[in-house]
Amino acid sequence: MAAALKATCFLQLKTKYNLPECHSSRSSSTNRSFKFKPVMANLTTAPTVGISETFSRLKQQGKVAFIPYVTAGDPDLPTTAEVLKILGSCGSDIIELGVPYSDPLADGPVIQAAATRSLARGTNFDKIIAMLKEVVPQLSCPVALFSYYNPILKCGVDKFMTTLKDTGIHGLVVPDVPLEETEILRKEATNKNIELVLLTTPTTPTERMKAIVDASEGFVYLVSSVGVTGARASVSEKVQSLLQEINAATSKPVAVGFGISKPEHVKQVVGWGADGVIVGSAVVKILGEAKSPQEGLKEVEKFVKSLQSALL
Ligand SMILES: O=P(O)(O)OC[C@@H](O)[C@@H](O)c1c[nH]c2ccccc12
Repeated sequence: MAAALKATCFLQLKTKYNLPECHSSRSSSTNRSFKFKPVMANLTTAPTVGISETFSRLKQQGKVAFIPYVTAGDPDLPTTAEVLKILGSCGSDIIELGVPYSDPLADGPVIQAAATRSLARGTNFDKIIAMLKEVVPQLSCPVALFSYYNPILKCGVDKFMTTLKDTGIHGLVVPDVPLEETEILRKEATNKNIELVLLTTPTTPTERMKAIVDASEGFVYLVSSVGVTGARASVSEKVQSLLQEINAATSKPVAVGFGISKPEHVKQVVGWGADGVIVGSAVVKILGEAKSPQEGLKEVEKFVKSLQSALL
């Protein structure tokens, strides 16, 4: 029961930290202003293919989605722009891009450190959106933005979703929004054709899991293990039965995340019937430990290709 409570808390904890308004620009000495030439928000710049269509196409091809995650602005936004393009050109099927937050309660030390570095450099939502308006038209795969709930509430749900749509973002993952409070998010997301992905965990009660998968758009995010994000030595065997249970409850695609960091993890999760594999901390760690952004980009490309080889 304690684990279930913890897992429920994991997804339901809301934090009260304040963040600058969605459209305020944080001024700080470490602010590296990111010079983008102003571009008109071209509503037709996004890849025509959204998240659900991506999974449908992959299913027809008998393929599994490779979904990397990176934290925006770590080590800096120009590098994030480059890493998005590299991930896209390396054959990622969907890219999760994290908005750095001051209290990333669901993240382990690697992604927490990335968020801290990014915020210290002055990254904020406006700068991320400015970068994405340049980069998204160059990507061949959809982007799902990853944000904690508080910054969305500060910005205003309608304004936040409108900004995502105008930027050509297809999906949104909000790890700490409780199912009971997804109503407003889902309504605005649907209005703006943004696919709101919900998460289920190993200790989510079956009835609650069914409600989550019913409400989830794009795909269902199966968190492989209770706890926070972070590369693990192995992926819990429990994922196999969880996938069976979820697949019995829905025909929606299910992608597995948490701990996946080696080709053998990818093979295992694919063998258990996942429609997608999500890799975050292992990628973020490479970028965070690289001696230079260029080295980080090179190492990420090598690493991602090694994982993708396990998908073939
Ligand atoms: O880092 P991992 O263990 O590879 O897990 C993916 C994860 O990083 C990404 O999906 C994510 C980043 N922050 C999160 C917070 C909650 C749930 C998921 C996430």
